[in-house]
Amino acid sequence: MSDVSRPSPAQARAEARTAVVIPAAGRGVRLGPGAPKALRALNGTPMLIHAIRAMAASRAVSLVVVVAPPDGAGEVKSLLDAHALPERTDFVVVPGGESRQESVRLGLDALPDDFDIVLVHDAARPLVPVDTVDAVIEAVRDGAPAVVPALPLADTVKEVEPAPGEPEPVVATPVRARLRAVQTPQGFDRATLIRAHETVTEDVTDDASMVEQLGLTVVVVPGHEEAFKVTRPLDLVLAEAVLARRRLNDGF
Ligand SMILES: Nc1ccn([C@@H]2O[C@H](COP(=O)(O)OP(=O)(O)OP(=O)(O)O)[C@@H](O)[C@H]2O)c(=O)n1
Ligand SMILES: C[C@](O)(CO)[C@H](O)COP(=O)(O)O
Repeated sequence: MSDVSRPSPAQARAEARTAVVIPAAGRGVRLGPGAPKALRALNGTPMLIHAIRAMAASRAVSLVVVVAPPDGAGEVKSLLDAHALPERTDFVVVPGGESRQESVRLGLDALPDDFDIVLVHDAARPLVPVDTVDAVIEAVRDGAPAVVPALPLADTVKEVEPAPGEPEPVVATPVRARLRAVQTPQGFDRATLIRAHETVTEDVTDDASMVEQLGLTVVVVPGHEEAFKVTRPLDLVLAEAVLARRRLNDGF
């Protein structure tokens, strides 16, 4: 006999609570010497605070777990106390690990039981618009086990045979129209993401590829130009220009 009081899977997903894990424990070697990347300022405000505000701007997000540099959890807690953040969102800070993958896993370990949708968002993508965050959550609510925002590529991509210090031979040219540059936040059914992190042991560069390795389909939604990753010094210039344009458009 069916239990009429039990919600259907679709109802359960519609009511599922959403948490975000923000890996922010990287050093930012490619950005050059200085503080850990997430703590560096963009127009006077730490990159991490911009990234947290971008996530908490979604009304669906009720918990943000920040994964701080391994010896920087205290400093990150103080930063959160010192900046205005939405009151409807709770915040937890945990120390991170040696790799992004390890940092995300440490963030997942800190999640309370009552969150069934989890987003993973790089602190290094501080300017992602809220519509992109909401589109990712919506696609998980619609039943996808894993969702990535992504954009078509502007450049042609070549696969090479790496040969440090030598001219590298090209071995293939993938068809550009089939390629996408993947951003964050990436969204997941929580149980799927945890299984992926328990199963995949080799180093990967994003969480969705672990879900692919489980044999599940990862769905793409449109990404956004402003969700770019601050990786090299020129990206700081672009990020500050985007913030200046937003201030102008907002009229203050
Ligand atoms: N041990 C690590 C390494 C990276 N990250 C986070 O993963 C995201 C994406 O990583 P990336 O942009 O490569 O940051 P870094 O590792 O800091 O950069 P780099 O490789 O230049 O040192 C960032 O928000 C970064 O803080 C993390 O939480 N823990
Ligand atoms: C997760 C990611 O941002 C998707 O593009 C990217 O793979 C992170 O790579 P990084 O080398 O850790 O910056």
